[in-house]
Amino acid sequence: MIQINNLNYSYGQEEALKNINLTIPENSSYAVIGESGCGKTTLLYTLAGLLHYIEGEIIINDEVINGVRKETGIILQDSGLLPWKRVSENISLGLKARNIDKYNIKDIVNNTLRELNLLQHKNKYPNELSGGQKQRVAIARTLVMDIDTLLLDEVTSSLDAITKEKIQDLILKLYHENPMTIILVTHSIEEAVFLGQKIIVMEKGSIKKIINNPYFGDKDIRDKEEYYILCNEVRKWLYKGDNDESLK
Ligand SMILES: Nc1ncnc2c1ncn2[C@@H]1O[C@H](COP(=O)(O)OP(=O)(O)OP(=O)(O)O)[C@@H](O)[C@H]1O
Repeated sequence: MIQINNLNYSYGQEEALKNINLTIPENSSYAVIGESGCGKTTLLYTLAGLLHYIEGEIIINDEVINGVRKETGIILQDSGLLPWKRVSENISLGLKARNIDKYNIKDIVNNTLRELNLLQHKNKYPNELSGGQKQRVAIARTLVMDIDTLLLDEVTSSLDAITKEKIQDLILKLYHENPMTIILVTHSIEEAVFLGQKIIVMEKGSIKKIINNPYFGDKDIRDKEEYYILCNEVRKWLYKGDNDESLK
């Protein structure tokens, strides 16, 4: 479980997060959406333990966060792969740093490559891969680390529409197969509704609304009308002000 208590964060004079309070149950998937500059990435980075001097408290599975936690994985928009390492080496890097036996590493890496349909690319360098393949490698690299919490920051935003949906499908499949808590920052309403059990709408550093998504987990939801109704609900909260009577 993730517990965020009275969280504030400022970059100098710039208040990026204002009194965030949130409880995220274990093995749930939350999407965070909101206009540019509203504090989504800052929230994700505080959860990752990447920002210091936070005000308030973040507790993940009974551990107060004051630095990077090894059971938390983070994937960013640009995949962050090391260009001079082959796919398999990029994936095994973190395992080596944990002094895991090299035969075990080979097995873990090969199994994960197979699971993510990447075996045929294992000897390639990142610049020989498409954007979607790079993100699959980034996901593989994080998954092998035996994490319980996965933070995703706009991981599909640079991909074309078809690849975007394939990566979203993959994330949902992995979530079903490997229970973990997912927090996903996105600019895409459709992605938030596909991958978020709850959709957190942020505005100016605060949580404006939490929308429940009863359809979460249905891989065919994009074909259904309810999906578009929920997308419109999220859209309304994104674009309309708190004072709008229609939203109360
Ligand atoms: N390193 C920094 N130094 C100073 N101010 C920053 C820094 N990073 C972010 N900010 C400011 O903090 C606020 C929140 O930024 P943040 O990146 O968290 O927003 P965001 O919602 O993720 O935006 P986007 O959707 O554009 O990525 C913004 O006003 C931004 O200008």
